[in-house]
Amino acid sequence: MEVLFSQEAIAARVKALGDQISADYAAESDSQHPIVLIGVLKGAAIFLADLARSIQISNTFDFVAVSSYGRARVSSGAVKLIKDIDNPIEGKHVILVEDILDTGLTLSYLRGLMLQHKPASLKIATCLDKPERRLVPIEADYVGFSIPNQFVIGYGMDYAEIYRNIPDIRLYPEEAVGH
Ligand SMILES: O=P(O)(O)OC[C@H]1O[C@H](OP(=O)(O)OP(=O)(O)O)[C@H](O)[C@@H]1O
Ligand code: HPA
Ligand SMILES: [Mg+2]
Repeated sequence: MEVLFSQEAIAARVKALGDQISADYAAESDSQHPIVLIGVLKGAAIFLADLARSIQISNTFDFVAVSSYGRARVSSGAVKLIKDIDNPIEGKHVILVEDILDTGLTLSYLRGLMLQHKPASLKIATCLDKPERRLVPIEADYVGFSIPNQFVIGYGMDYAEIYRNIPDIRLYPEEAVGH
């Protein structure tokens, strides 16, 4: 499978995002007021692990889980919350962390849900953005890479739950779909 972004390219981009986030929130955070990263399981787990360590200011992390894609490559459009946050986020500076922003259905659902908790602020960080595929209007505040409408795997992203552990981001060949 063709490598789209190497491990090294991803690491450099994650470092840049961490630097940017650290600068943006420097005035807002200290050990008493850490920023909160909320990862969307399972895809975002690996990006979140790297991003949290590239952020030089105090941060905590939590996870939510939703279901929408299942084993299909195309979103069913219905997003359902399977696991909520463990700790309250009211009054906190929150960043939702995703591996990929595609149709936008997952993040627009989660953004609405998180806003109900009244965070001090809510932003979105995504490793990949596929703007061509958007079905609902939503943009990320921090984007690793913008990509065309191609299915990708690796760095947390799966095809039928496989390939999440591949350290770089690769194109999943169209002809392999269904195998
Ligand atoms: O913008 P969207 O069209 O909603 O697509 C993006 C979402 O789809 C994928 O997750 P998926 O639901 O497949 O679960 P996973 O994270 O466990 O792989 C991906 O990790 C994002 O969470
Ligand atoms: O390109 C993708 N790869 C893996 N999971 C995804 N979920 C939305 N788009 C993708
Ligand atoms: Mg996901």
